[in-house]
Amino acid sequence: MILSVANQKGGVAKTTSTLAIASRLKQEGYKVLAIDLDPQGNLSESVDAKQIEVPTVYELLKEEITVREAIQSLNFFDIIPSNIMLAGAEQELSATGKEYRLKEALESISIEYDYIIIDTPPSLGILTVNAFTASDEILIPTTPGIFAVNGIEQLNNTIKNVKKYCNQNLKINGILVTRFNPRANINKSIKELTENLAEHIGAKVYNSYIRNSVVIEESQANKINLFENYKSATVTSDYSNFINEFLGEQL
Ligand SMILES: Nc1ncnc2c1ncn2[C@@H]1O[C@H](COP(=O)(O)OP(=O)(O)OP(=O)(O)O)[C@@H](O)[C@H]1O
Repeated sequence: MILSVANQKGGVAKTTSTLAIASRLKQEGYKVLAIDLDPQGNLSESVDAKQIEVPTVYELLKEEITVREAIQSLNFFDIIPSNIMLAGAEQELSATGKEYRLKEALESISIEYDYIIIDTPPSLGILTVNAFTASDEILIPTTPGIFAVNGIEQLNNTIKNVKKYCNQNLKINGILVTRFNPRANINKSIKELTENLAEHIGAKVYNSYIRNSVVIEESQANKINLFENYKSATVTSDYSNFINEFLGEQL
């Protein structure tokens, strides 16, 4: 399965969720490739991938290298890294067929992986469109309270356009509530609001949600795998529960 983790809102835990999902699926014995499609390169940094003077997703989208040249096999999982050069891709990718670059690049290797997980930037430009065109499904992480009507409609319009012109089989996998503070007493209404908005786009909200935890920043800064070194943290069990629910949906 090729899964995009997407939401044009910044800071909703797209990268954190991509990292956790890819790490956990690898630990469960699946063959996993992660793709960092965000010019900020946070996913690449969190797993200590090489980003300077190596082939990255930027050169791949420009068709200057083969996909195998871009893949780094790390302890965490295999990854195609990005760096800040990717910020130029929005302008540089202008030729016809620019939406299909990632899909075409992945064709020769997708059979070798059980899961390809794509971390997308906080925008709905050509990078996100490349991710959606290449994907089977989209997971939408959201933080409580910011899942506003116009945001979800913009995202849904992009999904609809990609379905119409580039990838008719694209599906929304679900919505994952992240950075949740269980102590806030507005939570019930947030869950209801999220579910109402999800209905708008025909998507479901996962029962599992991810709580706030200092362990997240700490593990990312130190490039440490949550599932190996923070096994007893609440946020690690939150992501484990989510993965169980995610895998259960596919049976
Ligand atoms: N469950 C959590 N608890 C505490 N902090 C978190 C949690 N999830 C994410 N964060 C922190 O929130 C910040 C934003 O997370 P992240 O980078 O994953 O979001 P993003 O949606 O990928 O952001 P961007 O839109 O900038 O790409 C990071 O500093 C991250 O460490």
